[in-house]
Amino acid sequence: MRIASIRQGVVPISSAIANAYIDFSKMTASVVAVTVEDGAGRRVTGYGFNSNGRYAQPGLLAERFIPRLEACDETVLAAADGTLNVHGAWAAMMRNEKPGGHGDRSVAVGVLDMALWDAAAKLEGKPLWRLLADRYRGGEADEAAWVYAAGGYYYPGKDVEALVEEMKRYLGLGYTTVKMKIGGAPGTAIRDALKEDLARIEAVLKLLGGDGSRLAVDVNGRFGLHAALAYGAALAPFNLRWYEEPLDPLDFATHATLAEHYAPPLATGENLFSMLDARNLIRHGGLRPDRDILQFDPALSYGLVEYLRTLEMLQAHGWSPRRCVPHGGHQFALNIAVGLGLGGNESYPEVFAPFGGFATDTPVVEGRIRMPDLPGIGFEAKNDLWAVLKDL
Ligand SMILES: O=C([O-])CC(=O)C(=O)O
Ligand SMILES: [Mg+2]
Repeated sequence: MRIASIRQGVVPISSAIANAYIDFSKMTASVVAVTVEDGAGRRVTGYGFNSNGRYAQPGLLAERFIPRLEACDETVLAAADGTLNVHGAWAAMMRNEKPGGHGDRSVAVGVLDMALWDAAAKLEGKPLWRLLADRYRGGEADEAAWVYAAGGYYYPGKDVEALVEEMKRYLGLGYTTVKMKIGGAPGTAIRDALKEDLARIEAVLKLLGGDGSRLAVDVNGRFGLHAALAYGAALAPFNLRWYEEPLDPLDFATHATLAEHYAPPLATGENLFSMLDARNLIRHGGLRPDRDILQFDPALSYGLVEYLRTLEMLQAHGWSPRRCVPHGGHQFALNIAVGLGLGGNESYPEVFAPFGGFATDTPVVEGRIRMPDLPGIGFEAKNDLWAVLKDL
């Protein structure tokens, strides 16, 4: 087993959309292709990329993580049973990295980890979801994953009518649950921003037949405690699917205070990038294992090797993997959701193409999606993404 080649590129995923915290006018993603040759001389290429929200990491990849992976030999790469040892490669990539400070480094490693898992599954001739179910769940995979349509971004000139039209399109695609951005009215007093958001929320809820369990709202970490509580008090009667990232992702004590006052589900975690950060959230964030949602995104947080540690940590703290619904809307997390029995996965029907979205001919039916039976993560079956990856 050896690494035959590693190539990397940077791809724009810029657009005019904005959430309450950032706009995406300069957003980029790293893409990598890792070609692995097994003992029999058979070559497969695994692909990886980072999901939206963090920028491409060409420097970290070129200076540290690609050279360390290239230096791995047979003793590191071949597991005892002849499969590709992704855990060993991961440990080699993280050699001489101090603990703490998880951020852009976790993105660079996540990109390579994704490519290694794609290659590992291809070498075994299995879809990744099947490999994971066989290895970690006694062969039991879910038949389909629950997915929800994330959108409702701020966009120049976009009014409430356009927001409702967007949500209507998602329902037309087979989604039953949708998510929209809130808290983004810049420079507005909380009272006025809340009034504006309530009008937006009520318009979407009307489309959903008044069923709050079909709507999630996302603040992208914009609020302090005062705004989070004011919004929480106004949102609580709607019984929304969840109230997402109301606070700074690392401010655990304030999350705990909010959770004392807001009874319906909260969701957070997309900006926590390690098992240890996730554990601090679980220990100190006041979240409730019977209702709250954890959104750690394996593509941004050191990949699946670290995500497996996070799932183990959750189990030790009494949390079911069903409470996890990863951020990022990508096929990697969808494979993990189906293979390891998570609660579902995010989906971006209209934003972050070509990295957001699933295999081209897999429809969403009543809010659920099935997996294609294709070796690896399945990028080759997603036409727009494959058009980018195949040229690497
Ligand atoms: O707008 C973003 O940064 C993406 C996001 O929060 C989400 O998908 O939940
Ligand atoms: Mg979010």
